[in-house]
Amino acid sequence: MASTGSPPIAAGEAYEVEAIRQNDDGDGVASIHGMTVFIPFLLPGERARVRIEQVEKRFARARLVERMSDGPDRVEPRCPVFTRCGGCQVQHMAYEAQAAWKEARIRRMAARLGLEDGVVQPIEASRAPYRYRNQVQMPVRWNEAAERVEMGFFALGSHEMAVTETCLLVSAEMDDVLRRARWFLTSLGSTAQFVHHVIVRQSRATGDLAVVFAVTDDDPRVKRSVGRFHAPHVAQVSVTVQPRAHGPVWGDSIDVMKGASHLEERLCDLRVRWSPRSFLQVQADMAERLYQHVVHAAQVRETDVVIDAYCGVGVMTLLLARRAARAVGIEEVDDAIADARVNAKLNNLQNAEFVVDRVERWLPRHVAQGNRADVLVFDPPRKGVDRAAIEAAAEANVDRLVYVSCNPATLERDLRLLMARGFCVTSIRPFDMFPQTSHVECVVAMKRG
Ligand SMILES: C[S@@+](CC[C@H](N)C(=O)[O-])C[C@H]1O[C@@H](n2cnc3c(N)ncnc32)[C@H](O)[C@@H]1O
Repeated sequence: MASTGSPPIAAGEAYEVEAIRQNDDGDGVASIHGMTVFIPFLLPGERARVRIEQVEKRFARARLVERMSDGPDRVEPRCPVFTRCGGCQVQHMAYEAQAAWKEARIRRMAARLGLEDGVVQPIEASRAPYRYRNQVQMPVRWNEAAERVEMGFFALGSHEMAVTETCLLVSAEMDDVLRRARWFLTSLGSTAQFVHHVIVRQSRATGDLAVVFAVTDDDPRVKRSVGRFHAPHVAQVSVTVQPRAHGPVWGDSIDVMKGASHLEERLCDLRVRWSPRSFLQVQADMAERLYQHVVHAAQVRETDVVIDAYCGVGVMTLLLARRAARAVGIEEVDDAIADARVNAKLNNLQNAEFVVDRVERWLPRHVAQGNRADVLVFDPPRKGVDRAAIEAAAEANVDRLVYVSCNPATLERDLRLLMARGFCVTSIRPFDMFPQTSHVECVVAMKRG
């Protein structure tokens, strides 16, 4: 590398490279004049002509101009907007190779934490590499010149839309509804300019579909117009008003224009009510396998008190309550807690309680008051567990802790903190909840001492 400290390469330059490995986002990694260069959509062992696009102090990014060879794991991507849509990162990789790559990532994480290799169990691969999602959120825009509605997905970190009629990660029925929604909105003419997202969900158990239109305007005429949408198996149509087209999709309220306000799902023998703003795992089959593993990892005894932090609609809370003396689910979204309370009734479980609160506020208070908890489950969003909740877990007399994570980066940070506070990791099992993407879910079992 140049001794002046200036980078050895510059934006705009062209090079011929070979990818030597893959980073955690799925990009190929090559070395040019000693500098690490990330090249999206290039696999290890593949040679390509690339153009440098961005140079940072310690790495650079390049665009693939022409691939000159195919690596052993390369397959033809199935989606026409793959590489332009921000949803999938690794459709160009054979599914088995995707799963192995994700498992290897978790093994590297475990090694950095000083854990023995045997702690990481083989990844649970998905039975459905495509068409596995039960929910999708599609941005919508009105093309004034062409007088029609366009739908698609934004490229990663941008508001540039890759226009498409299809998403191969959702069921064929959901795909059909997305297409019909576009025709329908186009038929509304300029009223469609008020619609910025279409959200479609589907219950695996009943096949019913629910559609929500996110609109910028609270005008009842707009709501009535979009509320007239109908399509096969669509049991519900709702409208949410969110004035900002970019940013959060959901408004403060939801107006149900047709059908009920929720879908009914079935997971691990439980009847599960699922309202539009409540979180539900995106893949029902994988969610069931994950939940069964959590129950196994928690080793619940019938005298135990269990806390399920970040509980969503309470599926895990109820599964754990079945084996425990008591289970308490904590969740910040009130619709999800309303669903969780109904779910406890639907499944005749009287020893499950649900609280609407932020985990980082509720847990420290609960522990400070001297309340008992034998098992603690953390299933936080991508940003991981708040530091106050980690400290509370350390202070609590919790014996077993199960951490469910959808982001290995924050998982590693939080495991390091928990291990420094007296918890030891007994097993880590990766689950491929999100095939074709770089995301991976993990269940970590921990014990005190
Ligand atoms: C990954 S989901 C897990 C949900 C549930 N355990 C499941 O398996 O369906 C995370 C949940 O945490 C909730 N959440 C996010 N931040 C929170 C916080 N600070 N306190 C409480 N709940 C939170 C979200 O609304 C979401 O329902």
